[in-house]
Amino acid sequence: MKKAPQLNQLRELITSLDNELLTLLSKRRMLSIEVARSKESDIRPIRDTTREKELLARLVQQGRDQGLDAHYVLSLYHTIIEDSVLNQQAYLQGQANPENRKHRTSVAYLGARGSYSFLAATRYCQRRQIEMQDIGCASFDEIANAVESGHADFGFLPIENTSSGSINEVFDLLQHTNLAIVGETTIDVGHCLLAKPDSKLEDIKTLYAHPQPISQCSRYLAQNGHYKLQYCSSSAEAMEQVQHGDHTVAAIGSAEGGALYGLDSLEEGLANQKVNRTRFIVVARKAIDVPEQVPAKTTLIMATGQKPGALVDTLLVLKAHNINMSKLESRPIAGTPWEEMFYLDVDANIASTNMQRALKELERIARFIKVLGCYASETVQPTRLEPGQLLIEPDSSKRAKQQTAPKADARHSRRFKSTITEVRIGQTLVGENNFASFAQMPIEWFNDSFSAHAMALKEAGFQGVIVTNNDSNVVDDSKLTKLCQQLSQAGLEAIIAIEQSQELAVLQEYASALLIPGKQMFNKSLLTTLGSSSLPVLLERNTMASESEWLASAEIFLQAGNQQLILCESGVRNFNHPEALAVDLTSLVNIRQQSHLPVIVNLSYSGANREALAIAASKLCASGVVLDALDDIETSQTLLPELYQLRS
Ligand SMILES: O=C(O)C(=O)C[C@]1(C(=O)O)C=C[C@@H](O)C=C1
Repeated sequence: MKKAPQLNQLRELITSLDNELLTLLSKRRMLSIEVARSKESDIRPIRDTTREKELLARLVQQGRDQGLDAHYVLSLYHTIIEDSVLNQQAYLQGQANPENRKHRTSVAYLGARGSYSFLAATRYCQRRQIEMQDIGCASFDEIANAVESGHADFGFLPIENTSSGSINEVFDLLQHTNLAIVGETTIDVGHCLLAKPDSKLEDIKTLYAHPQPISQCSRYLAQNGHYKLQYCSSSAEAMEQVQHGDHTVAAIGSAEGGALYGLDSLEEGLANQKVNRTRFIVVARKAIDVPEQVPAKTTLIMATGQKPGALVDTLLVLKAHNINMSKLESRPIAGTPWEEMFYLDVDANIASTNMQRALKELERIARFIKVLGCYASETVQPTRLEPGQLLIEPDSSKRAKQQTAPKADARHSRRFKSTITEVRIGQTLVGENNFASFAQMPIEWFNDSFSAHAMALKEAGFQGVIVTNNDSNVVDDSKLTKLCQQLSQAGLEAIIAIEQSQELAVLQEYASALLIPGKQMFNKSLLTTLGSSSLPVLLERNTMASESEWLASAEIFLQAGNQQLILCESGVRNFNHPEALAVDLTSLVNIRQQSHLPVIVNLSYSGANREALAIAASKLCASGVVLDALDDIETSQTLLPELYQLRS
C-alpha cells in the first residue's frame, strides 16, 4: 500500500497555496480599482452584469473541468465581485468628495470596542483606508450629538435587522436632527454565546445582552429558559460584564467582538434566522455627492396629511418617474396623534433628472418633505446564472448542445437581413442608397439669433441638427420648443440627445429622432425604453467600446421591437492624440460587413482633416456624416455637394 504523505508536508503545501491565493486576490483588487479609474474617465456604470454573467459562466465551466462544483465556484466569486464592486464605489465616492478623503476620521458608535456598531464602523473605514478614531457612545442621541457638535466626523446608527425589523428609535431621531445620511453598510450579525476561556456550557446561569440580540435570539432563549437575562446598553457592555465576571456568566455577541475581550464562543448561530444581518446608516454634518456611475439611494422623510389616498398619490409620483422604492416605514409624529411621518428609501441619485422632477412634484403634494441624504447603495445583488448553466454536467452539456435548436441570427446581423436598412427621420432617408448629413450643436449654444443660422445650415446642405446637452442639467422646455420651431421653419430635422429613459415623454414631442450618446451606450434601461418606442434612434459608439460591445447594445435595442436604428461612429480614444477622438474607419468597414444597420460618421469631435475623413467615410459606404454646426459651416458649403456627388 502506498504510504500516506506526512500531515506536516501537506499543511506546508496548503499554506503556500493559500499565500498564492491571497497574493492573487490582492492583485485582483488592485486591478478592480484600475477599472474604476477607467470608468471614472469614461463615465461607465460600475456594475456590469453582462460581464459578470460571462465571467461566472466561464469560471463555473473551468471549475467543473478541474473538479470544483458550480455552487462552490459561484459562492467564492459572488464574494469576490461584491468586494470588487464595493471597493470601486468607495474609490469613486472618495474622488467625488475630496474634502472627506481624510486619513484619520473620528467615528461615533453605540457601545464600546467589540460591539456590532464598532465592527460595522471598522469595516466601513477599512474599505476606505481610513484610520478610525473611535468614540463609543451610550445612546443614539449621544451619537447624533457627537456628530452635530463636531466632536465626531461620522456617526453609525443601526437602522434595521433581518430578524428584528426596523429600529424605531433611530427613525425617530432622524426626524429631529440636521444630520445627512452619507452612507450605509450591512454586516452579518453572527450571535454567539461568549464566555471566559475555561467556562463550560452547563455551568452558565446568567446571560448579559443588549435588547436587540435578545429579540433576535428569542427562539434559542425560549428553548433554554433556565438562563437569567441581564439587559445591557450594548453588546460591548455585555462582554465587559462577562470579562469581569465568573464562570457562570456569558454574553451574546459576535465571535470577533468577543476576541477583543478574551472571550471564547461556547455556542454559535443563536439567531432565529440563519441570515441575520444589520444595516447601519452613516451620518455626517454635510451631505455628499454620489457619482452617477455608482448605484445610489436617497432617503426622504415626508408627511402627507390625513387626506384619503395621500400616500398613494406620492407613490404614484415615484412610479411615474420610474423610481423604485426599496423601503417604506411610518412613525407617529410627536404631538400630532394619528398622523404619520413616512420614511422612504428610493433607488435613485438625488442629482438625477427623474429624481429632481419627482421631488418637485412631491413637494407640491406633501405637507412636509425633507431629503435626509443620498449615498452609495451597498446592496450588491449577486448575479445569477441560468439554471441550465449550473446543473448540466460536462457530458450531458455536450448532449444538450446537440439537441438544442440552432441559435437564432442576431437581429443586427447581415444573416438576419442582407440589405442595408433604410431609416426615415422626418423627410430624410438614411441608409440603403441614401446619404445624409447632419450638423451637431449643444443646446447651450441656442440664442435669439439662431433662426438665421438654421437657414444657413439648410442652405449649406444639412438635413437635420443633432442637439446635445453638455450641461447634463434638465433641459429647459421653452428653449427646446423655440429651437425645434426654428429648425422646423428652416426645414431641418431635430435629433435630440437623450440621457435618461424618463426624458422620452418630453423629448418625443419635439424630436424627429433621438440620439443615445456614447456615454449612455451601456445603459440597458435606456436602450430597452427607446427600443420599445416608435421614434428613429441614433446609437453613438462609446469612446472606449469595441465593435462587438457596440453591436451588443444595438441588439438590446432591436430586441425590444424598434427596428429604426442608425449607428453613429463618433471616434474612439487613441494613443496618438489623447485629447481628440479618432474616427475608426476600420470599424466602419467591419460593421458594414457584419450588420445591415446604417452607420453615420460624426466628425465633430475629430481634430484636423475632417474634410478628408468625410470623403473617406463616404467612399467606405457610410450612410451619412455629422459635422459641427458652428465650426464646419463654411467648409460644408463645398464639402456636402462633393459628398452627395460621390454617392450619386
Ligand atoms: O469588468 C468590470 O467592468 C469590473 O468592474 C470588474 C468586475 C469584477 O470584479 O470582475 C466588477 C464589477 C462589474 O460588475 C463586473 C466585473
